[in-house]
Amino acid sequence: MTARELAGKELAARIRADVAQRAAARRAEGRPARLVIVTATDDEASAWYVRSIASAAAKTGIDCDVDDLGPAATAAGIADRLMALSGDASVDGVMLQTPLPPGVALADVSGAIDPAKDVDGANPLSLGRLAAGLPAYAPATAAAVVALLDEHDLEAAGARAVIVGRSAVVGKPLAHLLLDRDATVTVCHSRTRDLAAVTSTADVLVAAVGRTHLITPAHVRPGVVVVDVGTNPTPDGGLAGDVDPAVAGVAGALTPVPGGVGPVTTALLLQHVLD
Ligand SMILES: NC(=O)C1=CN([C@@H]2O[C@H](COP(=O)(O)OP(=O)(O)OC[C@H]3O[C@@H](n4cnc5c(N)ncnc54)[C@H](OP(=O)(O)O)[C@@H]3O)[C@@H](O)[C@H]2O)C=CC1
Ligand SMILES: Nc1nc(=O)c2c([nH]1)NC[C@@H]1CN(c3ccc(C(=O)N[C@@H](CCC(=O)O)C(=O)O)cc3)C=[N+]21
Repeated sequence: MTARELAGKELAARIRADVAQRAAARRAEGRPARLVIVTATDDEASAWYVRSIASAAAKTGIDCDVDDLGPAATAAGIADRLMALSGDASVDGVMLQTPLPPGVALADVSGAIDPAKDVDGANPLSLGRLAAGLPAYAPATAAAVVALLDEHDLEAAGARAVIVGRSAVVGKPLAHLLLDRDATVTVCHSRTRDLAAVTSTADVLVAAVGRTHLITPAHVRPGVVVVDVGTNPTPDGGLAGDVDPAVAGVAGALTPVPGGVGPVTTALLLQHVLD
């Protein structure tokens, strides 16, 4: 069996077309949409994402600035910058890249992002509202996973969903989004005992770990829908997912890396800026 490929590029293109229309209207009003990305890391996956946002923003007519504080930035320095951008009337969206410098936790600084400009759902208030079922910006990656399932007519209701990874950027918010879709949700992490036994129960398996090819055929049951969020830089300058390509021989459907979750994430982030 070869898994059906759950591509994200067409969906991403459709989202970007809608964004471009709305961005043009804003520009015609003389107040172009503007996103500022704050980064404080040398992480390569983050650099990939920042380049991909900047290029998609340019193509869709959103002004995008990157505010690089460097990997030695402090929590106070990062929070001050987020607060200043939150108070800047020319800025529609503020996003803070992870990872952060050693010793700085996302929750220590993300409260400084105005929830109204929190386009990547980082403020604990945004995550809390999501958990409570109130309107909030979901982190673009978590939203992208659900959008990809919808795009390919894959039903979450009643399904056993297993998420590997519990970060505030992917695993935790995604658990809430899938619960809202009536999935039965299990979240795994580095302390999970016998990971393969848990992941083998999944109808829908989401890998958001950041370890190349961690999920092997031994982790999945035949026919499972696998969403690979991982974007791990390879020595030759490419990107590898968290899912071993051999899983395609067992799974019923699988997202490619690149070309799966990534482009949809970028498109939804820009959509949040216009929203
Ligand atoms: N395609 C896209 O749009 C996006 C891709 N990414 C990519 O997704 C990956 C994950 O990102 P992010 O959530 O930010 O990463 P984090 O490093 O913040 O979180 C990783 C999670 O994986 C868990 N984990 C680590 N090792 C294992 C293991 N051996 N078995 C089970 N669980 C493990 C950690 O557990 P613990 O909590 O116990 O430490 C943690 O919960 C990265 O490759 C990142 O680049 C991220 C966002 C968007
Ligand atoms: N606060 C925060 N939110 C994030 O969502 C976040 C983050 N920090 N830190 C870094 C990781 C990594 N990440 C990627 C998203 C898209 C691609 C992407 O679009 N990849 C393309 C390939 C790249 C390209 O072709 O430009 C693809 O998969 O097809 C990659 C990586 C988001 N992250």
